Amino acid sequence: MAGVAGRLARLWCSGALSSPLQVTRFPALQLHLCGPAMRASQEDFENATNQVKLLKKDPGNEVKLKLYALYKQATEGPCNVPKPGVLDFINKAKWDAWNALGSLPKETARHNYVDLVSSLSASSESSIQVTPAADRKQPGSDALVVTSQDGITTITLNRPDKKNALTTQMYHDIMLALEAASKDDSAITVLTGNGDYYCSGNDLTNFTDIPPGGVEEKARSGAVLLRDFVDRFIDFPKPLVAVVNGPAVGISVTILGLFDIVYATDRATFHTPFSHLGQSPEGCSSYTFPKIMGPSKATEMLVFGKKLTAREACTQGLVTEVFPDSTFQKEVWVRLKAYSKLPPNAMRISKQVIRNTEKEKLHAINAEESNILRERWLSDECMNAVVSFLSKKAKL
Ligand SMILES: CCCC/C=C/CC(=O)SCCNC(=O)CCNC(=O)[C@H](O)C(C)(C)COP(=O)(O)OP(=O)(O)OC[C@H]1O[C@@H](n2cnc3c(N)ncnc32)[C@H](O)[C@@H]1OP(=O)(O)O
Repeated sequence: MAGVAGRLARLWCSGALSSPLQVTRFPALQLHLCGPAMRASQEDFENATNQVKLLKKDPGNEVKLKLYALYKQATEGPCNVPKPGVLDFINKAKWDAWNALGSLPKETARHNYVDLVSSLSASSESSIQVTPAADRKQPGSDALVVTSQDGITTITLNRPDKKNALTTQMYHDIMLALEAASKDDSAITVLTGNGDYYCSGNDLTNFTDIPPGGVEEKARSGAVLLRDFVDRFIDFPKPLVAVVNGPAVGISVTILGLFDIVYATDRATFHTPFSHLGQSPEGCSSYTFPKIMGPSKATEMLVFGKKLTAREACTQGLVTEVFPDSTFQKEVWVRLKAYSKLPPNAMRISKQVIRNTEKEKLHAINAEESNILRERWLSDECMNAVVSFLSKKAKL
C-alpha cells in the first residue's frame, strides 16, 4: 500500500497530475459572481449573473472586464476605491474598466449588463434556461448552479470540461443545495448536468489531495463525506427527479436508486465500473439495484461493470422514461412544470408513504457501503487504477 501511495505522491510532485484544487472556469469573473443577493425587483439582473456561469465558451478578458465593470457599477455605483498599484496588473485592469464608466447610473449599468449577458448566452448555445428565485443563495463555487422557477428547484452540475466530475467541494455544495431545496417553496427538486455529460462520477483527482494524516486519514474522511452525502438523498422529503442529459458514471448512477423519477436522453449511458477501479458499490446500490432489476442484472452492472444504454436501463427499471435527445429538454421540462403544479403537500406525503418504510434500512446500508469503500480506497487495486487514470494511461 505504502508503495502505491508513494507512487501517487511522486507522480503528484512531478507535476504529471492536474491540480487537486477546484478549477474555476472564468477566474476573472469571481468577484462579481460572488456579489450580494439581489432583491426581487432585480430578477433579470440576477438571472444574468447566473447565466454567465453557464456560458460554454470563455468570453475573453475584454468582455470579462466589461462584465466586471458593469456589475460593480450596477451594484455599488461609480468607482470610488483607491487605484491599485501599477504592478497589481489584474486589479488595476479591473479598476480601470470600472472607473471608465464614470457616473453611469446604476439602472443603466444593470440594463447594459443584462444585454451583454444575453448576447453572450445566445452565441454560446447554452441549452439550460435559468431563472433563480430572487433570494436564493448560490453555493460556494461555479461548479454547481442552483435555480428556482415554476415550482422547481434545479441543481445543475456545471463542470462540462471535466464531464461534471464531482469534486469534494461539489459534494458539500450539493448537500447544502439539497438542504435549502428541502425547505424552499418549490414542489419538485431536479438534479441535472450542463454539457454533454450528466456526470462522470467521483473526480479522481480528489484522491491526490492527501492530508497530513496520510492516505488512511484521506480514506476515513472520504467515507464520512460519502455517508453524509448519500444520507441527504435518502432523507430528501420532496419528489427528487434526475434529468440525465448524457452519460452517467459511478456515484451519479448508484444514487439514482434513491431518486423518485429518472428521465434520460437516449444518448445517456449508465456505467458503474467499480471492479475496474478496485472499488465497491455505494449510494445504497448494493440494495436498490438488486431490488430494482434483480440480483443478476445488478451483478452485471455493479460487479462486472456492464455499461447500460438508456433503453436498457429503462427496461431494467433504473430509468423511468427515455426521450429522443433532440426533444429531451423540451419534453422533460414541460412534463415537470405540469407536475410541479400539483399540491406540494400531497406529493411530499405520498413520497413519504412510498419511501419511509425503507429509510432505516437504507441508512444502515449506506454506513456499511461507506466503511467497505474506506478499505477499498486503501487497496493496491484502487490506487493503481487511480494512478493509471491520472497519468492518462487509462480511461473507462
Ligand atoms: C465522497 C467520495 C465518493 C466516491 C465514490 C465514487 C465512485 C465513483 O464515482 S467511481 C467513478 C469514477 N469515474 C471515473 O472513473 C471516470 C473517469 N473518466 C473517464 O474514464 C473518461 O474521462 C470519460 C469516459 C468519463 C470521458 O472520456 P472522454 O469523452 O474521452 O473525455 P476525457 O477523458 O477527455 O474527459 C475530459 C476531461 O475531464 C476529465 N475527467 C473526466 N472524468 C473525470 C473524473 N471522474 N475525474 C477526474 N477527471 C475527469 C478528464 O481527465 C479530462 O480532463 P483533461 O485531460 O484535463 O481535459
